[in-house]
Amino acid sequence: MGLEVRDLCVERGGVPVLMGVSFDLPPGKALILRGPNGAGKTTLLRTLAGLQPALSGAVTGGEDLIAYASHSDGLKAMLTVSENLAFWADVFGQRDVTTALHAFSLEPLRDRLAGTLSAGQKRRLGLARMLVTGRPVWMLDEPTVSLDKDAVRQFATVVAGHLASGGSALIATHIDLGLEAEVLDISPLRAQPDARAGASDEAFL
Ligand SMILES: Nc1ncnc2c1ncn2[C@@H]1O[C@H](COP(=O)(O)OP(=O)(O)OP(=O)(O)O)[C@@H](O)[C@H]1O
Repeated sequence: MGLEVRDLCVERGGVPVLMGVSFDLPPGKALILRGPNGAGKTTLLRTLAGLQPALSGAVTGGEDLIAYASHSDGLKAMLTVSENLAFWADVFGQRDVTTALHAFSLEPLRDRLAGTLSAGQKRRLGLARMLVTGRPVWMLDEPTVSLDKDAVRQFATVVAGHLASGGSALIATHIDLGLEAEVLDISPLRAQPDARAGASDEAFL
């Protein structure tokens, strides 16, 4: 069984952002989330990952199965690369960090404090974190930001391996990862701004 999303309405700051989001994400499949800046990709991923409630609709098959990589890498600056991975492995009841270190060529950096890494190195570590969660459904928000070409290829290889082992992935990205994946364009699902509530941008004011 995979993730099933039906007629989901998601919000930011109390203002609807997307309405009528429906899709299936079966095991072994990737879905690429597309839409212009501000369309609601992050909001949708955060909602599916359980970081914020939906306004309405149904999500089934995601309970405790989702691992989410946000824009921020979620690293502990004062822990080393290995210690960061060990920390997250422990949180998810896993042990092995060597596979994750290897997948993103992090072995030479294993004893470096995460806070001293470059932006691309931090991103590689943040993505390696997904491999120590043991969770099958990956949600990735702009995963390739700061990655060089080799690291993008490395990331695509890791995702392909994850899919081949029965995992699935929902990926918000503006670039072509070379993965065989369907595309979900959320542009037409943008909620109409409520004249009384204002546009979602105004929720900042
Ligand atoms: N913390 C917040 N409070 C209120 N509104 C927000 C907040 N964060 C984002 N928004 C608004 O919600 C809408 C959807 O934003 P979201 O970040 O989900 O878009 P996105 O598709 O991920 O954009 P991008 O491609 O720029 O990352 C936008 O109008 C945005 O301005």
